[in-house]
Amino acid sequence: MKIAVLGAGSWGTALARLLARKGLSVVLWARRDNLAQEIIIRRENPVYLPGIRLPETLKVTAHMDQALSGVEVIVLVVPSHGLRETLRIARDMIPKGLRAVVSATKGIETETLKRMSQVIEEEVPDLAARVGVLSGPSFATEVAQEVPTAVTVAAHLPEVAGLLQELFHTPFFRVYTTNDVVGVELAGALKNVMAIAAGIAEGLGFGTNTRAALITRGLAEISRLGLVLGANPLTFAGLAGLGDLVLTCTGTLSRNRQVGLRLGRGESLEAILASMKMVAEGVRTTKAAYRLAKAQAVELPITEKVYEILYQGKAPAQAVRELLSREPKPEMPHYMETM
Ligand SMILES: NC(=O)C1=CN([C@@H]2O[C@H](COP(=O)(O)OP(=O)(O)OC[C@H]3O[C@@H](n4cnc5c(N)ncnc54)[C@H](O)[C@@H]3O)[C@@H](O)[C@H]2O)C=CC1
Ligand SMILES: O=C(CO)COP(=O)(O)O
Repeated sequence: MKIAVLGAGSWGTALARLLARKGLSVVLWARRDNLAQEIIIRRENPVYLPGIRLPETLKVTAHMDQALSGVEVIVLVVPSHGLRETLRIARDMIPKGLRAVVSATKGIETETLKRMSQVIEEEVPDLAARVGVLSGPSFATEVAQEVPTAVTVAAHLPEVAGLLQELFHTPFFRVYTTNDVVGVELAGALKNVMAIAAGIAEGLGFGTNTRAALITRGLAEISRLGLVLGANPLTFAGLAGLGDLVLTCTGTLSRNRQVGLRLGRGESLEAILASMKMVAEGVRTTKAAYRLAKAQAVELPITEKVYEILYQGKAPAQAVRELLSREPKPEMPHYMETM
């Protein structure tokens, strides 16, 4: 089976490596030709996944027609703000016999508030039934080092979920399935906002009590919004939910947590982003989540404070004071007490 991985950042490179190591025919598409050439020459992605040797069989190109020729599965791993543009470049070259398209991107489109699978369905309607989503706690570097990892694949059709499970599953990369596409996508995007919050708390010098509180109340927020948007609330207790939330709120490898840490220590967002080569999706997702919450009249206090810090110049310490001075509440909303 031939597979195209679109997006040669850390995650695209790690997934392409995993699939190529399984003996599959894989082409990795990079947006920039100079990056594609560097990867080919060095057998390594020196910018986004340094120090990881890539299999000789892995093909790399910046030409979309070459990447998509004869493929049966497409893996989309460009940052969320580039997904629509990438699909527009790709859509006329997608072979008729494509069996599945899977999004490994974690984000929500800021302007339309759409999830990645909705963007795919909108740009390439013919693929709607064959869309899947891969998410869960999985730092690219650790997957590339073959550290035991568990993720989940969501698809509306069981045959698509099954195909993708078989495709990605390895002895170190365990793939579960679910049909809750909405829940898996929202969980994967919204945990990045909480990772920024956890980083801010750490940057301000708070302790593990604070981190645990943010993870737990963050999960309550994610579940609250998810429920209103049609997700299965149990998804948020799974790999794409709690699993990825814990990973990114505690893991030193998280770029989103790193952004928060530096904000908490007093750096400006502009300076932080200017110094980063890689994407921290949570910065954009905070704006999308804030807008979604307003549109749906859902209360997301942590997200709101992260929004005010990122976009309204609020000092992190002031945001914490405001968060803590909210009126005391019951832990569970009344509608959950009966669940
Ligand atoms: N790195 C990780 O550990 C994981 C990342 N993800 C998700 O995967 C997605 C991609 O992230 P990474 O691979 O980490 O990114 P990265 O920051 O390592 O690299 C970004 C890549 O996207 C390319 N790019 C930037 N703007 C683009 C655009 N407008 N159109 C097309 N390509 C563009 C860059 O040239 C680069 O190749 C994100 O949504 C991220 O949240 C998911 C799981 C793990
Ligand atoms: O989503 C991730 C791991 O599951 C990666 O998180 P960061 O983008 O914060 O590094």
